[in-house]
Amino acid sequence: MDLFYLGRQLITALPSGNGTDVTDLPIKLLEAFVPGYSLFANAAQQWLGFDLRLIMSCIAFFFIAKSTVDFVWSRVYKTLLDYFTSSVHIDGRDDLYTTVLEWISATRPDLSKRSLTARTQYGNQYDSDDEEEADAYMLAKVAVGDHGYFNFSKTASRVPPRYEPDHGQFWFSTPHGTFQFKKNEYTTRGSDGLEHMESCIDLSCIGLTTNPIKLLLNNIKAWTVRKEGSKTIIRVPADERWNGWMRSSERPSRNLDTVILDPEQKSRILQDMNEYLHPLSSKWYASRGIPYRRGYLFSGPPGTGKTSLSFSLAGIFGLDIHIINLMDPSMSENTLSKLFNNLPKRCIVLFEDIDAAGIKKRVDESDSESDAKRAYDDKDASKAEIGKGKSKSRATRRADSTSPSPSPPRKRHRKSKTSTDTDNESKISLSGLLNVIDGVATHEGRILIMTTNHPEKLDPALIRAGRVDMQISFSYATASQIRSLFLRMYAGDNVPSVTAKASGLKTEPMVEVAGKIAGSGDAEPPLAKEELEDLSVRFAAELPEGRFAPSDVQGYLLLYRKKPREAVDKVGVWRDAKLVDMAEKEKNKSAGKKVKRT
Ligand SMILES: Nc1ncnc2c1ncn2[C@@H]1O[C@H](COP(=O)(O)OP(=O)(O)OP(=O)(O)O)[C@@H](O)[C@H]1O
Repeated sequence: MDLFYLGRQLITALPSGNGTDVTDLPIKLLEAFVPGYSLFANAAQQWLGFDLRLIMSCIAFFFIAKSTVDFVWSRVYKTLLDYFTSSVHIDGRDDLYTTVLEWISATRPDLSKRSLTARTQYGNQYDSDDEEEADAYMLAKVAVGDHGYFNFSKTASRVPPRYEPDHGQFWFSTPHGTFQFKKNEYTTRGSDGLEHMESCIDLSCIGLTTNPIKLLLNNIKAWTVRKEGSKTIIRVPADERWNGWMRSSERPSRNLDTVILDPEQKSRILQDMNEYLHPLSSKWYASRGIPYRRGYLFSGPPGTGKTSLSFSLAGIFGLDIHIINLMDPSMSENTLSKLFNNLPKRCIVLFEDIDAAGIKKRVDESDSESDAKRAYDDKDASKAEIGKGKSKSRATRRADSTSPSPSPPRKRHRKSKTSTDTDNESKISLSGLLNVIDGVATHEGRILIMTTNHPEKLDPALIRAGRVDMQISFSYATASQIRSLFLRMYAGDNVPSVTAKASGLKTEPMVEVAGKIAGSGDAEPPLAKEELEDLSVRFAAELPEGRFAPSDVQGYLLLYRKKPREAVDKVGVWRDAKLVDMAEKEKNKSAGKKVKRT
């Protein structure tokens, strides 16, 4: 821009004897900024009889006045906020951050914000505790696809997005006061050298104390607890940078009655945990110099209820479950230690299939180990291979697809034990794991649950008293467990026969489709209590004790979810086929072992 020209225009715009006055100022300025403006203004004046000067003067005045007011107000506002408000900062990585956003979007939909963040809500609107609502849903046929079966995407697409305030600020009032919500975004450079976008929330209130905000946050927490009342939260390690935990998913708390176990075992563990979690317990432990930690080992064949019991206990005691996959390639001793240090005060940490976690042996173990022990290690290594796949699928199964970028499976080559390459093992050594579990600097207050299919393969150091305080053995189903599983499946069945209710609906509900798959007809008429008891006894009598895992029995019963009589009638055929299959597998396994030995 020609500054000399602009200066000249300004000077000539000043009051002078040649008839120019200050009203010419904007015009002259405009001429300076928009060359040719005066030509345009003169033309408008000549042909339209329209004087642009006045309008331009008003607009210029308006903008100058507005900018001045904005500037002064922002200064005053900032000073007021600085001196007369109190605030609480909430980090974007804290659970509270999500909680506050959820609360705002759920309870303050009236907030007329012009900038919102939309989040997909996963789930199925059909998942409802309300029977009538579910029926209405069926009747409206919104959940049924063209083929006549339930169509999940039809229901999922009806779950509206959740809207949260985007960055920016606004005031809102609650019965506890008036608050300012402010969401900020900023970039930080992580240890990986990359820039990451972070966000945070600042809640402020008028006054010189943060008490109203604390009260508000307490209420928000209480709101979340009410909302999630009967849910168990599952957490998995967050991305490495944070060295903390992230919420992976939640599932309805499992009623302990649905885990069929020896009642004495159940009450033993319930009592033990209850005592441990008692508010006075930590003092009791401290006064006796005993570390305040508790460990449990659940052992038994696959599908016998180890994980189910862990989740059920978490639900009963209202604890979150923190799942650690020791076979995760990104899991190092350092990360594991950080994860333990970042555990909440009371929680359950779950190590699944600890025998298959490929834990390296302790460095202090001598080289002169017995051959038997070496053979054990070799077997262990091959188990690690299996366990890797197993724990991988488990991590995915348990922790839901929302977990952070799942690590790619590692390639593994079988090497002799003399090889220095320990690629086939977890990066965590036994001594490292022991240190994390009960080292001097280790977190107190947690409950550690380890599950295993092969307790005999565990290093005695890992399960010594103090690290594992109680062992619970799970076994293949006994006759009474089989009966209980049958009763659990059919007693108090509250899944309504939707076909009957939803007359006019051409399609069958999924429960009946399952029956069709099993080669049977429509749902059976309801059972009287006595008949149910009788069927359960007959069912249990058909199956040998200690041969089938409860998961097998449950899987079979699910095929006849609405047809208990048919389930009893056909169980003999299933049993024989299953036993033949098991014998076959056993034979192949022992043949494989013989080949290995030779
Ligand atoms: N004792 C049981 N009572 C009720 N249900 C059971 C029991 N055992 C297994 N199940 C059912 O079988 C399925 C698998 O159970 P779960 O995952 O708890 O077994 P697990 O012992 O942890 O198996 P794995 O060793 O393979 O992890 C679940 O759906 C569960 O409902």
